Amino acid sequence: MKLTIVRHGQSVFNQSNTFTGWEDADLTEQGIAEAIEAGKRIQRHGLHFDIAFTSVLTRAIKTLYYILEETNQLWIPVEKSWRLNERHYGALQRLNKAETAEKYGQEQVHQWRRSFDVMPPLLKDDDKRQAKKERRYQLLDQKAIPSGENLKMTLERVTPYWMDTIAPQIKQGKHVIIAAHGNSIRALVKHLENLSDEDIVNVEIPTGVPLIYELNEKLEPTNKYFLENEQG
Ligand SMILES: O=C1c2ccccc2C(=O)c2c1cc(NS(=O)(=O)c1ccccc1O)c(O)c2O
Repeated sequence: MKLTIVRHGQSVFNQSNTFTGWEDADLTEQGIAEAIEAGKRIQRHGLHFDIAFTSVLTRAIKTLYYILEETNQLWIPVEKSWRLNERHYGALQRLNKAETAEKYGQEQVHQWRRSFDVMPPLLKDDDKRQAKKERRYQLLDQKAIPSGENLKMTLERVTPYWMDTIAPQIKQGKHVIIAAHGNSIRALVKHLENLSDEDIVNVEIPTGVPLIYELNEKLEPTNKYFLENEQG
């Protein structure tokens, strides 16, 4: 059984090296082009899907829809969940590289950068960046809405979604595509490949390149490859 995973293309915040997290940045023209190219590669590879999963953030949703349009599959069911959202970067959201270093110092940035369980500074309840205020998350248990996450917390809220919602669909024989974010995909890769906390911090997921896993009946990977650009 093949599983397709795609990290969304470049967003307007990526372009300015700004922490995005749960901020709802749109794709840039380049990000759209990456999504369309991913769709073309999937089409050339002859992959088809029965169901799609994505986050509730525009950049991942649009990446998925550009791929579904390119592969004439806009008709398939799509499930969106906050659990596939990017890691929540707390009060770092909307800060760029220079502002972060200036505000918190290079030493602190360096410590955060490769840590698994160190928290970023949290958003205060009255901060305008607080997700709790958005209609998008209104129906959720407000305690589940983070004001910042370490990588461990992101993994812990993505993995149950895989176990309870995505894996059963694959076991029923459905071909699945997941369009998500760097850290939510890391959670899936860590679980699928049974990687350690140390290993996963160093795994980088390229944007816009379809990652294909071939899974056995126990959903263990028997093969893994990226749909790179075919020459010619
Ligand atoms: O500061 C962080 C950081 C802080 C808190 C939690 C996680 C991270 C984190 O994961 C991270 C960071 C910086 C950089 N590189 S950077 O210092 O060049 C940088 C800083 C600010 C914005 C974007 C940048 O590219 C990274 O590549 C990261 O993966």
